[in-house]
Amino acid sequence: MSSLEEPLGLDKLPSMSTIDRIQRFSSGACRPREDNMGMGYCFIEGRSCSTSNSCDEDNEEYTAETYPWKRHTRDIAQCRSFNQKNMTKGRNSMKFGMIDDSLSDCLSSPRGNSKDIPHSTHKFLSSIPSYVKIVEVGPRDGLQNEKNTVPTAVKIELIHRLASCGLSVVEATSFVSPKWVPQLADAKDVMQGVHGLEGVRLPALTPNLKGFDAAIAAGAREVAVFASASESFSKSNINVVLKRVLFVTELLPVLLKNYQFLFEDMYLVLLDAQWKDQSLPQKWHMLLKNYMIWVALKSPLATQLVSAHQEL
Ligand SMILES: CC(C)(COP(=O)([O-])OP(=O)([O-])OC[C@H]1O[C@@H](n2cnc3c(N)ncnc32)[C@H](O)[C@@H]1OP(=O)([O-])[O-])[C@@H](O)C(=O)NCCC(=O)NCCSC(=O)C[C@@](C)(O)CC(=O)[O-]
Repeated sequence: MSSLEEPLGLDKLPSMSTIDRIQRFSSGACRPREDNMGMGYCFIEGRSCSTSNSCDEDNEEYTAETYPWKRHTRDIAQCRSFNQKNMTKGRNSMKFGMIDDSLSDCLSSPRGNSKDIPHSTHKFLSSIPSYVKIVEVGPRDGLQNEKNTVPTAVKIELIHRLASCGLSVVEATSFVSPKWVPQLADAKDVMQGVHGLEGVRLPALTPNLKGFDAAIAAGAREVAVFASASESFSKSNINVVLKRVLFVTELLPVLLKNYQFLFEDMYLVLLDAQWKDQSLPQKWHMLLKNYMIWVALKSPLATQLVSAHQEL
């Protein structure tokens, strides 16, 4: 999260050349190419980057410490299942490596397993999930932390640009008290401004029923609800003691009865010692268990909701 020193304007959004540069150095560059739409990953060669978006072009020395996993891609390449394509931009060379179907063959074949791929690499690659859901929360979680309130038009433009990057879920805003989070006081306008944006899910965060109602009224088709298992965080965040943190139990009947609304995402905010809760794991389990029992007893959508939670 960053803190802007001055208000953002439309002119402050990244230009196409900036975006191009970011694409070259960020994980966005890892999107599968059209000619290879399988699960893929990439690496950037010939540069040392301290972060994904910050590369020192004058210091292009690759070190294994910077990208320890790069060696794995090389090992896989030996198995001839790894397509590499060079893209030369100036003096920097970017290589895209895509794991295609033949990699699975390689991994599952005795040859690939025992000879060409070291055991640790094989184990690592086998444990990679086949599906990763990315929820971009910048317009909500990012902007709520900005010192200066970002203009509504800029937020709307930001969401459009994030969607046009190919992100499929962008948390657009949250319907919270403007006294607590003045940066997102324009939630209704933002929601209406992105209404009709195709091909992207735009959940709105809702801390309570009032927020939920406002989100639906503003056209939200998906909400994100969250609960904390930590007493101190719950109190600081939504001013609710843990006993009442199952506000979702208030929310569910309304969701199910009035809106027939399925929500898939739920944030269970787990916090570490900084919030001074020693017995957090136990509380967390109780919270989840109670919630799931409640769901199982009351909800006709129990199966879907429980399975959504199991993915957490
Ligand atoms: C939850 C409340 C509203 C309770 O705030 P409260 O002051 O305890 O609520 P209240 O019921 O006493 O109401 C006080 C005033 O707020 C109004 N109010 C009440 N509810 C709403 C609402 N939904 N929208 C708009 N207004 C609302 C209500 O109408 C009333 O207005 P007044 O009568 O004084 O004029 C407050 O604590 C709040 O807004 N907190 C902000 C919570 C928040 O946004 N936290 C950040 C998100 S969580 C997070 O970032 C972590 C997460 C999820 O991202 C996970 C991660 O990143 O790891």
